[in-house]
Amino acid sequence: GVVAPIPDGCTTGEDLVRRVPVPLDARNPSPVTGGPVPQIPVGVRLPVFRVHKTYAMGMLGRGIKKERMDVSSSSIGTIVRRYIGDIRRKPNQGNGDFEYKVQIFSRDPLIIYIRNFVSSEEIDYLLQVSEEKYEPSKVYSSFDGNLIDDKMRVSDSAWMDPKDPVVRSITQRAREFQGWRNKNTTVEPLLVQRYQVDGFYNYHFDWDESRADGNRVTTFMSYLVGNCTGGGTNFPFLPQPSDGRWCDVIECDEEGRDGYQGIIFKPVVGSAIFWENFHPNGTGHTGVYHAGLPVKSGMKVGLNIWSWDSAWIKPGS
Ligand SMILES: O=C(O)CCC(=O)C(=O)O
Ligand SMILES: [Fe+2]
Repeated sequence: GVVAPIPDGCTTGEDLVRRVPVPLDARNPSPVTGGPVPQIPVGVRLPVFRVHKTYAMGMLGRGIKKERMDVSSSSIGTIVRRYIGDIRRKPNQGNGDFEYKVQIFSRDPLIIYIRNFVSSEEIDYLLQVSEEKYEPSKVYSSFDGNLIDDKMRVSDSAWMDPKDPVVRSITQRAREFQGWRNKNTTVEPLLVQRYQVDGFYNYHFDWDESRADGNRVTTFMSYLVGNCTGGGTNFPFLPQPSDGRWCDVIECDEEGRDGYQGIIFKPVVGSAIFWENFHPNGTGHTGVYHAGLPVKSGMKVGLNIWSWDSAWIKPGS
């Protein structure tokens, strides 16, 4: 993504006094610079999120919840394996027959709305393996390498193991969905992102403007947990669709839109929004500028499925 400059006065205080609602302001976003960066009062540090234990328990499902509470780590392994086994026996895993439903949301940029892209069994499983892996999210910077930038993004990230059978199955589904594109395009390791109250991801593109070759060409933004207020995915430059039937998955009323412009996709569990990051001629599409809006209450967990084309070349270079 596009990395916002870090303002002077970046906070270093050790103790968090209180959570600060971050004023993510979409009212005047700019597609060129990465948009206005919310200012966080000097001297206040955003929280480091802690794993919610009760939440972790729930993830294993009713059947094994009790076992998990008093078992040694070796038997946890058994439970997890058994759980994977259960998932793999489900008939719709690991092939193109998975029954998702697609609708074109926008032709230019190409945005496709996919319902039921991730099954509830897969969601339970991904959430459970993520619990062990979360760390504060980083924003990629071509200058400094990875860094934690709480003006840009506050969430916890968990990278999924590409060898995991459930992860492979979803990855394969994403490849097939895209018609396999070309032999230079690969699906990146899947990333689970957890946003708690005041978590957000500021306005950005998913591609890296500074690169001359190789780039992130497509994105699936899918939702694993969406029991939150706020937390929608906002595309400030997209026009409202004319048909009101979209209002089940986008914010249509004033309260839900909360003053933001453009489209706000609600975090509908199991759904994915797919989009192309570039025009066919290789230039970045400014229409897909987007943000994960601040979660106001509850929690949102997203699953990012990005595809990387190593043959992409910056036009004119
Ligand atoms: O969480 C969201 O709604 C957006 C996340 C996002 O844009 C990203 O991870 O690149
Ligand atoms: Fe993004």
